[in-house]
Amino acid sequence: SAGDHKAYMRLALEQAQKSPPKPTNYRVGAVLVDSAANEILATGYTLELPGNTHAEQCCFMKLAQKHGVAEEDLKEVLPPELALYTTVEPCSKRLSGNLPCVERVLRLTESIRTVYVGTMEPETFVTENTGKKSLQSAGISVVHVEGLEKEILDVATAGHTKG
Ligand SMILES: Nc1nc(=O)c(N)c(NC[C@H](O)[C@H](O)[C@H](O)COP(=O)(O)O)[nH]1
Ligand SMILES: [Zn+2]
Repeated sequence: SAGDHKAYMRLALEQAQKSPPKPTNYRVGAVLVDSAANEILATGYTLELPGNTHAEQCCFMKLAQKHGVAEEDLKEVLPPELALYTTVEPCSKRLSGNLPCVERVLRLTESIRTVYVGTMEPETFVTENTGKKSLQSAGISVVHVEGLEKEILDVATAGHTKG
C-alpha cells in the first residue's frame, strides 16, 4: 500500500543522511526490497563503499558480495520480484564516467519490477536524466513516491554551496 512505499522511502532517506556531503554529487539513499516476501535485501547510500559509489550501486555490490558473485552476475541469484526504492531517480549519466545506475538496474530487469523514486534528478550535473524512459521501455515501472521531495533534496544537496 502507499503507506508501505512511503515507509521504505523514509528508510532510504535515513540511509542518504549517512552519506558524506560532496559538491560533485548528491547524497542519495536506496533500499532493495523483495516485494513477494516484503523483506529488505539490501540498503545503500552514496559513497558507502569505496570507489565514488552511488546508493543504488552499493545495494547491488553488497548483495553480490553476500552471494559471492560479481555485480554483473547478480541476476543469476536474485529472486524474481524486487522493488528498488531510491531517494533520487537512478542516474542515466555520471560526470565521472562510471557506469550509470540505470544500466545496473537494466542488468537486473528479470528481477527488479518497479523502481520507486523520491524525486527526479535535479539539473545540477546532468541536464536531462533519461533514466525513466529507459527503465519503462525495458518493462520496469517507475513510480514517484510523493511527500518527501523537500527533505530528500535538502539531504541530497547538503554538500553544495547555497546561493
Ligand atoms: N541516483 C543517484 N544516486 C547517487 O548515489 C548519486 N550520487 C547520484 N548522483 C547523480 C549525479 O548525476 C552524479 O553524481 C554526477 O553526475 C557525478 O558523477 P559521479 O557521482 O561522480 O559518478 N544519483
Ligand atoms: Zn547512480
